[in-house]
Parts: sequence; C-alpha cells; structure tokens
Amino acid sequence: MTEEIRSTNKRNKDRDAESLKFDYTLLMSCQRSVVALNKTLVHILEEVVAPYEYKVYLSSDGTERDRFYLFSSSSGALENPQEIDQIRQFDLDELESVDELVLIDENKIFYPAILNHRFYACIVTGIDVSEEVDEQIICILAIYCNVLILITDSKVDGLTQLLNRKSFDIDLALELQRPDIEKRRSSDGVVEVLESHLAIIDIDFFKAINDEYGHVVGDEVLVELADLMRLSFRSRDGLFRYGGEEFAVILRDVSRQQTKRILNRFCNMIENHQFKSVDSLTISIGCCGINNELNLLHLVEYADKALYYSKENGRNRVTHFEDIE
Ligand SMILES: Nc1nc2c(ncn2[C@@H]2O[C@H](COP(=O)(O)OP(=O)(O)OP(=O)(O)O)[C@@H](O)[C@H]2O)c(=O)[nH]1
Repeated sequence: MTEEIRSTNKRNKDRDAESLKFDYTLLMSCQRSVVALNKTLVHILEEVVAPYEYKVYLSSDGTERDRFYLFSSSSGALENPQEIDQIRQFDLDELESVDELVLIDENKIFYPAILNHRFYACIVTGIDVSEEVDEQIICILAIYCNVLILITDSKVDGLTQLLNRKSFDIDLALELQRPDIEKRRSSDGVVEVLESHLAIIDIDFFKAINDEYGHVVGDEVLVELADLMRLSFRSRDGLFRYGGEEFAVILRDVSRQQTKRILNRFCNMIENHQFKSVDSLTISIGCCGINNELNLLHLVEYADKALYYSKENGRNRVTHFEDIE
C-alpha cells in the first residue's frame, strides 16, 4: 500500500470515528427522560462495543453507590456482586470526569461514568477491547453524563435538590391517572383505604427567620429541612419544593390515618430538631387524598385550604382537608 492510500484510509477511519461520535451525541441529546436515555445508551453500546462482552451497571440516582444494579449485558450475563464491590471502590472525591480513571484488574476494565463527583453508571468489559472501542466507550460515557445532568437538572430545584414545581405538576397529574385505590385490613381488623395523599408543608414565620438571621441562613434552613424530608419519608414518596418556603409531598399507598400519623411525626420531629443556624422552628401542614375524580387545581386548593386551617389554628399542626368542618 502506498503512503498516499494509507493516509487516505486513516483519514476515512478518523472521519468514521468522528461521524459515529456525532451520531451518538445526536441520539443521546434527543432524549428527554432518564429511561429513554438509558435505553439509548444500551442501544449505542450494542453497536459500538459488540462483539466484545460488556455489562452496564447503573446507579439509582448518582449519589448512592450502594444502589448500583445491572441494567443490561451483552451475553445475558447476570449481576456479579464482586463487580459491584469493585465499582464501590472508586474514590469519588478523587474523580471529576469520566476519562480520569479506568480501573483495570486481571481480566476486566471498569469504565466509570462520573461527573462533578456523582457516579452515574459503570461499564465493565473484558481487557481485550481494542484501543478504538476503549476511546469510544469513554466518549459515550462523557456524553451520557452530560445529557443525564441536563435532563435531571431541569426537574430539580437548585437550592434543595428536591424535585421542582414543574416536576410536581407532572407527577401529580400522573398520580391522578393511577388506577383505583386499594383496600387492606389493618391489624385491628378495620378495612383501610390505601390511596395517594398530597401534603403541603409551610415553614411558620419564615419571614421572621429571614429578617432576624438574613437570607443566607434562611436558605440554609430550607436545605436542612429538605434533608430532613429525605430522611423521614419513604423513597417511593415524591418530595418537592413547591415554592419559596413551601414544600409538597406525594405519599403513595397510605390510608388517611397513616398519612396523618406520618405527617404528625414529621411535624414533631421538626419542632424538636436543633437546626444548625436557628434554634428551632415549626411547620404547618395541610393534606388531602388524591382522588382521581378531582383535577390538579382542586387538589392543590384542598391541600392549601387545610394548610390555611393549620395556620389559623395555632400553626405547628397537620390538618386533613376532610377533617375541616
Ligand atoms: N431565604 C429565603 N427566603 C425565601 C425564599 N423564598 C421565599 N422566602 C421568604 O419566605 C418568606 C415567607 O413569608 P410569609 O409568606 O409572609 O409567611 P411566614 O413569615 O412564613 O408566615 P406564616 O407562613 O404565616 O407562618 C418571605 O419573607 C420570603 O421572602 C428563599 O428561597 N430563600
């Protein structure tokens, strides 16, 4: 082969690699949900990494390493607990981006998808992958992380990292479309109706906190309250920053009595919590059942009315809309 032909081949190959990168950048950036993006990732890997064997591990939300799970594998291979242990060994504080570290053991390569100290996914392959495929995987993961962050950031409130108001509207509308309520007999023989409930939580006299300590401390209080919500509610419940100092929770598959118990417990916990920058504060809560005969505006109106009742009747309390005479 002459020099000229060889260099043309190389140029074509480089161009192919470039156009391939362009293709999967385009494919991934068109996705609007995490589910669709994950499916696209797998689809691209099927094209790029085959015929090498690989597994795709995903983390539930990028922060909890204990929650990595096998999402897909080339040969139908099963989840390998040893691999998950190895994934957990990556030092997040040391890493800023995807291409900084690839872990290679005797017979595997671990490609972590990491951005801004968050660990989103890990691809595991054999050590026999070509240099070209190796580069492609790193590139694919960099694009994956960036698109993932764009998708999730648009759903999350920047200050508290809870879901934002836009997500609230979408999730509440979806909740209204969920099929019928479920019935269950409780331990004392009473038949309980299990349904979803909406709660709106408002900090009492928050203006006074801002006025006395300043807005920076006010913001810290909002962040701390959001952390306490994450600790107190179940992972299947939806947690939102509804507006300024108002939060919302969608509690799923609970009875009215349970809802009141859970919310009262949260109210008491906040009352007794020693916040970092303010001694104490209280919250008021209004809640209502999510009945699919209602529409979104009615639901928010009912929860708001119940919240107003809590405020008017001494604050630091929970009111269920159906309990208002
Ligand atoms: N620091 C901070 N303050 C906020 C934010 N959003 C809203 N606020 C403040 O929250 C306060 C809400 O005050 P009000 O609606 O008067 O109610 P309140 O003082 O909490 O009194 P009650 O709700 O009646 O118990 C206002 O001072 C807003 O400026 C925010 O993101 N950060």
